[in-house]
Amino acid sequence: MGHARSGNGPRARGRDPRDGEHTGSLLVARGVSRTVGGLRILAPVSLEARPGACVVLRGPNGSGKTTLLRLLLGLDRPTSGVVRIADPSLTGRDIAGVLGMPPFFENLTVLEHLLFVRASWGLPPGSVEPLALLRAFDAERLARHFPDELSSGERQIVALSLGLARPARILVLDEPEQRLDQERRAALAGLLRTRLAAGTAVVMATHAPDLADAVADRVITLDPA
Ligand SMILES: Nc1ncnc2c1ncn2[C@@H]1O[C@H](COP(=O)(O)OP(=O)(O)OP(=O)(O)O)[C@@H](O)[C@H]1O
Repeated sequence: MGHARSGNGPRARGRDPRDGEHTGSLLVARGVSRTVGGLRILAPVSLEARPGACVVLRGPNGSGKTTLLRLLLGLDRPTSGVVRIADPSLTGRDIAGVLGMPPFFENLTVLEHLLFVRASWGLPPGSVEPLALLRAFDAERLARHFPDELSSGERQIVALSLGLARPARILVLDEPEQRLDQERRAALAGLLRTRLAAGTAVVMATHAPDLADAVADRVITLDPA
């Protein structure tokens, strides 16, 4: 029977997940599991998303990391256990997820995608420099390109930039390192550390030890269910 192992990451602040109910948790998952068609695809696991803290999910292919992230985002329902908002001021719009590729508009450039996100979130002009995220990935030149002109790694940079361009109190990321080279993974770690320092909670599934080591406060290792 599978289970989840939990450990503190390099930036551990040493709190138990059960003590967070009254210490400012934003989102709490308690004993959540998922069974589909009689097959258990996620063994029970608990975690909390706290402001300024990063929970990293590790585990082999098929151990249920994406399944758990989908439960946190409310895209699926747990078979057992509960996901609940622990901070009453939190709404669905405060949670941003980057799970796979977003749907791109084929007739909009990358810059127009970034401006579209900014406009759709009602951010006043100048509050977010639309090219800053691309620049952080050393990819500013992508701004004028259309999505179908990009390599798979460049598309991943744009997907992450779009996800990070909007305000969020919780960021949920599924293997954001996919197709990124070592330099871009380091850039991503830097961007996430900035968001963490600003108080955003991060929950991230990853297979990249360098990324996990750079940002994890807590590491939960999922075993196949
Ligand atoms: N809708 C579904 N119906 C049936 N099985 C599913 C469904 N979604 C996921 N699974 C199965 O659940 C298991 C966990 O999948 P999940 O995508 O959560 O794993 P993961 O840990 O994210 O894997 P990876 O590291 O490969 O991305 C896998 O065996 C997968 O085939």
